[in-house]
Amino acid sequence: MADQREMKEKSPWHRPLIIFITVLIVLAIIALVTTAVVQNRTLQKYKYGIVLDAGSSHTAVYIYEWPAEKENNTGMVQQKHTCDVKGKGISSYYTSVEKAGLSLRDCMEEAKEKIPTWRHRETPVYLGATAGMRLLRKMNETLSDQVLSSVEGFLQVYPFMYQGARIISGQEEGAYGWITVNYLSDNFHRALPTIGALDLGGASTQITFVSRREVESPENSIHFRLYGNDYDVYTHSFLCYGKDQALKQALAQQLKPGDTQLHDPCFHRGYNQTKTWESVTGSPCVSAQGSPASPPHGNFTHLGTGNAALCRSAVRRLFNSSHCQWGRCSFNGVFQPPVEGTFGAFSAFYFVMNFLNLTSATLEDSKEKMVQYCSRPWAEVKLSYPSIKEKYLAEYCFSGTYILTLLENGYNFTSGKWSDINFIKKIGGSDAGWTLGYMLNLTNMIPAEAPDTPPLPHAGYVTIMALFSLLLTALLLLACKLFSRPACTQSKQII
Ligand SMILES: Nc1nc2c(ncn2[C@@H]2O[C@H](COP(=O)(O)OP(=O)(O)OP(=O)(O)O)[C@@H](O)[C@H]2O)c(=O)[nH]1
Ligand SMILES: [Ca+2]
Repeated sequence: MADQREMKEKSPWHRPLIIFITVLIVLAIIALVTTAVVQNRTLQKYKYGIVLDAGSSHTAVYIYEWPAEKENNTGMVQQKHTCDVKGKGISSYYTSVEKAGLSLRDCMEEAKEKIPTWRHRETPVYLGATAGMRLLRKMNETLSDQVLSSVEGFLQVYPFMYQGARIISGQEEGAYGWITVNYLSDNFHRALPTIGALDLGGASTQITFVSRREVESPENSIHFRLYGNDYDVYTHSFLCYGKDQALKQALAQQLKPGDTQLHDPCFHRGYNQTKTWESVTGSPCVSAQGSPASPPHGNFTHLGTGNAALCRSAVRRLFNSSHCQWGRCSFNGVFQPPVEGTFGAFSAFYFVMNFLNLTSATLEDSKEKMVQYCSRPWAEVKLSYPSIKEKYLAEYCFSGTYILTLLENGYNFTSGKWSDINFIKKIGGSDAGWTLGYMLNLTNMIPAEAPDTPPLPHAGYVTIMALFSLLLTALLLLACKLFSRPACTQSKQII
């Protein structure tokens, strides 16, 4: 009986204080777990943004997403989905402008499905048109306005927050591409050296990088203050030097008035296609260079001869180095400081170099491989790559030669600097291109000053608070046990 009473006295569960503390511990743990769960649930709430890249060759719709709570944190915006609009770029609809807007339907319907309905109203939509529309505007401003109105009218019908459709300038295109690749590489936030951006489209090409030297021409200079750091950026966009327009220039240069045949070293031996004069001379990039006198509706036969050395000479003639009013120029009298740092080369730079297996080759190896590739007969090339679109396949000899010449003779990437160029398509799941930078800028998601950040990341904060709470509770229990011993002994003595 006495033993039983003693056990009862020793058992802590009979002491109201200890029961009270135990209840408190359980409540504290429940509170901690609930807080962590609630916190995580808010983090899963995403916001969305849509950017339409209305390029010269085609339009692509990009959907971006980011955690609603972390808008200004760097690296938070990611590409959720892309959709390639069927058909050609919006500038090709100048003969039936109403079809320009309609062409976007499938991809915009897809966007409606991908983004939760309750977020539609607050999801911004931007359309940026590039070199194809710049060229159309040059030829006929009324038509380019009509094409823009057509896409605007169509996009406004959607439940998203329409933010405008416009032709972006070449400087913007270069600068936003540079912002994209550096944002995705987390270079701004960590104040790391930035990477330059090389973009090769169908109608224009952009080069953008930070230069320590003075940018002599104001139109090539942009200043950014991002996350508390200053960047002096050099950028230039060469209209008519995208790979489709460069090809037209090269053809026009080789065609002589009255020619019915063109023997082209940039196409494979055995290649034989009838083309219209109009497809070459109709481009403002060609008429501007003084188009060869031609029958307006005539045809010519485009025959390949597959000779890389002759192709290189023909392509080199597209770059004019005869005049430069600045300290140094790239080509056509455009100022450019010497290339500096590493570069990300994307869009057609990547498509072409990746196909030709040249993304990791040296400049010398690349030239050698082009000699071999261009000399392959067209019939053999077609047999070797049956799944590749014939238009792309036919042009790789020209495109590869054009890229090597543009980079080496145009921008002056010498053999020693060649390995500084990384041919890339994506960085961490998001495409390299101007669209992400455009949206980040227009939504003010990159602050000029570094936001005040708590010393600990959120997960670390929760973990440390939980650990200390448990430690404190354990200490309290220990203290209670220690201090309660004499009391227990005393009570025994009284009995
Ligand atoms: N080989 C190959 N070429 C491609 C592919 N996708 C696009 N191209 C071509 O690569 C070139 C550049 O494509 P984009 O970067 O989409 O050009 P764009 O944005 O329409 O043109 P810009 O308005 O000048 O920027 C064009 O000549 C396209 O026809 C591909 O998957 N493979
Ligand atoms: Ca483009």
